[in-house]
Amino acid sequence: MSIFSHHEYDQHENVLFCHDPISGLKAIIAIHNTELGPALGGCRMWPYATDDDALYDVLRLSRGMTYKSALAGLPLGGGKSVIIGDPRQDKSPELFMAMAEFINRLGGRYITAEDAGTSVEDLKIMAQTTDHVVGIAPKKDLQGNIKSGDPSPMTAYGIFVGLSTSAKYYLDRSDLEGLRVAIQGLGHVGYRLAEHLHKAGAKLWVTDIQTEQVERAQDELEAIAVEPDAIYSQTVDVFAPCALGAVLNDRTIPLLNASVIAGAANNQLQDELHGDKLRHHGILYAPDYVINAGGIIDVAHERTGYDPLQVKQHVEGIGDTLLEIFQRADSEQASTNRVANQMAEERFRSCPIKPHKLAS
Ligand SMILES: NC(=O)C1=CN([C@@H]2O[C@H](COP(=O)(O)OP(=O)(O)OC[C@H]3O[C@@H](n4cnc5c(N)ncnc54)[C@H](O)[C@@H]3O)[C@@H](O)[C@H]2O)C=CC1
Ligand SMILES: O=C(O)CCC(=O)C(=O)O
Repeated sequence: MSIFSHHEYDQHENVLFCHDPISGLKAIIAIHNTELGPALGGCRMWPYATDDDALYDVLRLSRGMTYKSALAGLPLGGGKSVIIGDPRQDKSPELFMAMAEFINRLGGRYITAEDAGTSVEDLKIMAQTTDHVVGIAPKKDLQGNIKSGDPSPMTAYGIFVGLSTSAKYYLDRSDLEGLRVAIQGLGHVGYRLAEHLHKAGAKLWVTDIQTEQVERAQDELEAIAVEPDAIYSQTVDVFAPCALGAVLNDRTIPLLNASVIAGAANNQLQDELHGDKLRHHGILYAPDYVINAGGIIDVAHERTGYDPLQVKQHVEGIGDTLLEIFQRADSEQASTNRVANQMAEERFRSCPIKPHKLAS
């Protein structure tokens, strides 16, 4: 395993390998860039086949957070962590407390939150050991009801806003009535997105590797269930990847029968080149880290005083950012991912890493 010459290294500031033999914790924390602020990003738990797979994932995820926070206008840098393990059987309080100890050692340079495979309950266990956790504090919604600190509802709302903007821009749709959407992954975000879409009159095709959620969507949302690998080839208007990354690749792009890609998953493109391929296929891609910024916006507001109306308005700004990217991509004849990257880099690379930051 190499780090400095790793294909995904991209000048990461820190990569911390964490091992606690007592709890069995094996984890990696990656801090990509703290130019705009401390690195905030969720903690994923996944049964990676190899340590290399875990490293590849965490480097890509943490880099994505730098770009996400920059384009969402947040004073935050990018970082992420992964725990190597099966979330269905390897969780224990000791494991999460050990993870929290490692987060403490970074002295606030990395702040964690929920991601695929972890839940608010897991984060609450970490919060017994470290202050550097967000997304767990109860907060009020617009009706004054106290809700859990889970950022997923705001992520799902942001995807809904961004998907609506994309459908308006590319398909000339003023509403979502009858819009055909295929959703891959019905977890914390995917299921809530499905609920928003159903309420707006969209027709849903859904898949998950866990069948309970698929059955629930069939019962509650009149969704049509499809096998995991069949989701790519459904004839729909929008494909919404809401599971894991690298699902837009050489194998899947030729299978797609959708006009728009708008979903929650981080790192949907296996490579930047796949964004170009989507463009050549006439498919509009809503860059993942732009459309899925609702969660980071939600937890970032928690740090400075949570006003539900302000959060909602900030999340709705995702639509305006996407519109700017789509228009710039069209006028520059460029793919949307490359335009988004350029816009984000203009923000966080405005000044090089300052020497005092490395010393602190
Ligand atoms: N939770 C949040 O607020 C945010 C989540 N994201 C990203 O959105 C994605 C989903 O996150 P969550 O909903 O929180 O995770 P989750 O773990 O609750 O849900 C993921 C779902 O995808 C399913 N899945 C995994 N592999 C699959 C496959 N090959 N085919 C079909 N389904 C599959 C899982 O069974 C699970 O139900 C992740 O990529 C995450 O990084 C991004 C921004 C914020
Ligand atoms: O939504 C969260 O849990 C925090 C932000 C994050 O990790 C993400 O946007 O991927």
